[in-house]
Amino acid sequence: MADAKLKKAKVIFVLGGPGSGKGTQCEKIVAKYGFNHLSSGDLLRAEVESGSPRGKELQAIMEKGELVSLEIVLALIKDAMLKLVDKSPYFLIDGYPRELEQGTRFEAEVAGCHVVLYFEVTEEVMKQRLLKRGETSGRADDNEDTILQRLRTFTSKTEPVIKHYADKGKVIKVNASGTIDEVFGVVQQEFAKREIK
Ligand SMILES: Nc1nc2c(ncn2[C@@H]2O[C@H](COP(=O)(O)OP(=O)(O)O)[C@@H](O)[C@H]2O)c(=O)[nH]1
Ligand SMILES: Nc1ncnc2c1ncn2[C@@H]1O[C@H](COP(=O)(O)OP(=O)(O)O)[C@@H](O)[C@H]1O
Ligand SMILES: [Mg+2]
Repeated sequence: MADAKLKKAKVIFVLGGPGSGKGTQCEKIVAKYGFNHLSSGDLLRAEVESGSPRGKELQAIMEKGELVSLEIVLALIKDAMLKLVDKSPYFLIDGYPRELEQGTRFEAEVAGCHVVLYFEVTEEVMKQRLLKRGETSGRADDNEDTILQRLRTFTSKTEPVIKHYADKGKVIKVNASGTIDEVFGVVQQEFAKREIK
């Protein structure tokens, strides 16, 4: 169940397709605002790196560009949040929720959604950025076939999440096709409007 310590958490779900700029923009937000940043993908890759049997299962799913089990990713995020809650009440939860049930379970068991920060950019731009990132990232999922599957997964599973929160008036939609600094400029304007600081 929800942990009392997380009740005061102000959770910003950071969503967008693969290569939309979630990780890059979260780094800039952390540097300026000091918020906590948890990337579901990074937490999962750390589990893979650990060499655990569970890590091997996760790797196989991630290499196919599919979603790993809700229970695993929710537990990883909740545990990580508990370790950071005294640093800042704001949490950038990057790459989660990726399907509707993840959102409802998080809000029932961890904390409510303060706002969704959604980076919108065309599939072509996402694909080009990821192919370029793949040249240096060493990620098993930054290859053309897996990128295409991740894009399909985003469209089928995650876009409904964005609509769910947009229907509640909770989505900050940012056009993420400009330069990194242009996008971050818009993020700062949107945060100021909502007194997120
Ligand atoms: N031109 C441009 N490139 C970006 C921007 N944000 C991220 N990138 C690049 O696109 C790739 C994917 O960015 P990343 O933050 O990892 O996206 P994520 O997959 O959504 O976490 C990286 O190689 C970044 O350098 C942006 O706003 N403009
Ligand atoms: N919330 C989640 N639910 C299920 N699987 C996830 C989740 N977050 C990440 N993953 C898995 O990890 C992979 C990489 O995620 P991530 O690092 O967030 O990608 P990117 O930053 O490129 O959008 C996803 O393709 C998926 O396989
Ligand atoms: Mg990322």
